[in-house]
Amino acid sequence: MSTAPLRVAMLGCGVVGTQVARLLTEHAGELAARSGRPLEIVGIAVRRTGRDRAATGVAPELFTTDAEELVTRADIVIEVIGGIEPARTLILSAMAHGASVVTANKALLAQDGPTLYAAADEHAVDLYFEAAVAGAIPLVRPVRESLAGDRIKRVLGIVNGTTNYVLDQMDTTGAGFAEAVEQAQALGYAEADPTADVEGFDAAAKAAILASLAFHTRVPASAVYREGITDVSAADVAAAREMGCVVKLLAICERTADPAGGEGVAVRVHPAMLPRTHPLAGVRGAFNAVFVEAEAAGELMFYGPGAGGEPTASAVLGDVVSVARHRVQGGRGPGESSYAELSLLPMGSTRTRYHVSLDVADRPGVLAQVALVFADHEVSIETVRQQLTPGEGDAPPRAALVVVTHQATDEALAATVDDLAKLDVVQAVASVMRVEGE
Ligand SMILES: NC(=O)c1ccc[n+]([C@@H]2O[C@H](COP(=O)([O-])OP(=O)(O)OC[C@H]3O[C@@H](n4cnc5c(N)ncnc54)[C@H](O)[C@@H]3O)[C@@H](O)[C@H]2O)c1
Ligand SMILES: N[C@@H](CCO)C(=O)O
Ligand code: NA
Repeated sequence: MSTAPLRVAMLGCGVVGTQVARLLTEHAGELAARSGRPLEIVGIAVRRTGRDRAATGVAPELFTTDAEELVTRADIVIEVIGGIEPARTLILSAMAHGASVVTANKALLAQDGPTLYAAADEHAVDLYFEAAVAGAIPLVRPVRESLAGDRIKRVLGIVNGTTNYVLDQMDTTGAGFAEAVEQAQALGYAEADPTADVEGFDAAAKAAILASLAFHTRVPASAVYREGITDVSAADVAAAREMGCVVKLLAICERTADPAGGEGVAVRVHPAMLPRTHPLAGVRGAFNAVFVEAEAAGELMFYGPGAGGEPTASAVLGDVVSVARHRVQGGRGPGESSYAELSLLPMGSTRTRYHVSLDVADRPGVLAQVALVFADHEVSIETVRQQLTPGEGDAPPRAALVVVTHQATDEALAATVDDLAKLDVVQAVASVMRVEGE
């Protein structure tokens, strides 16, 4: 058996890449022992050479701006550039030249995963991506391999650290959204442009990947219902607190009945109220946690650091050792599994509970009118609470009516809210938020 080193090429040397290179260098002996052959970095593609990259421990002459050439001479390519292009073209070229690929790129996998899987099959190489979902937390491998013999019913979790940090700050300090984002940026949790995180794109990409693996069905990011946290106000967080809840940005992937009597898949990312007693409510700061419910296994919970250079590098290196072992011993890791082809259900048919807060006039008959609108749409009310706030100056007192519903479809709830807004006695629909976790 050959003892020649396996050639490892890296694409990108940013937050994650720097730590991958450092750990590959510092732990070279152990990684060689675990892989069966030494792993030799043959090049790291960067946008600009000449910068101080001493933190990687990699010789300066190994940095190159010619990524296209680099991927033609490697056994393993690690892609940590991010984004769609040039990552996609480079991965496809690497595979065409016979390299197995390890990537952390959730955006690309969620948009074009099937193309990458097909190329991996065509060229008989591996495609591994543990770091793409929930950073260091082992989640892709458990869902793709450990639970391959079970039937997953639901995946529910917090898969974005930035938004969890922001919502946690809002809950613990009473800060508004903008203030909490500024704090997150100052501490390096949120990027200068936080759009991908706060608008839920990052979580939606991860949800798409998890749902595809869990339900053996292609779920592109475009099929994920997505609402970010930009409209979550300090008042929403306070209202949640009054109900004994916290607000979390949840990713929910469910196997449910489809209208034709078969099975479908519903995948959504949105802020939701969660009882403080729920295990996910205790996930603080930038941590991630994901529940997986499977028929035979029951409930499993995965918890840990979902981001950060070093934790994410841990997941990348685990994949590198796996694909290296295949190179040494033969065999391949799992390919795409999309045989189930379950239908992708629209958000309108999803059933959950809702917290609806209305500013209403304080006079006889208001509650009855409001209750009638819910009844008209067959949305059943679980609790109603009225709170009176004295008006300022000569203004009349304001009444806030807080309605929590039993489970209803999103469609029925949306129609209810539309009709509530048309009532004379309703001055404003102050907020609508889903309630999960029961
Ligand atoms: N940072 C995290 O916590 C984290 C966690 C999980 C997954 N990821 C994923 O890991 C990947 C990398 O993330 P990051 O945080 O290290 O990003 P980053 O922006 O710090 O690093 C990306 C690097 O790639 C370089 N780059 C861009 N285009 C290039 C090109 N054509 N050739 C060579 N280099 C190029 C950039 O200059 C940058 O240094 C992304 O897919 C991201 O989604 C990151
Ligand atoms: N931006 C992501 C980390 C990378 O997945 C987060 O905040 O969780
Ligand atoms: Na992971």
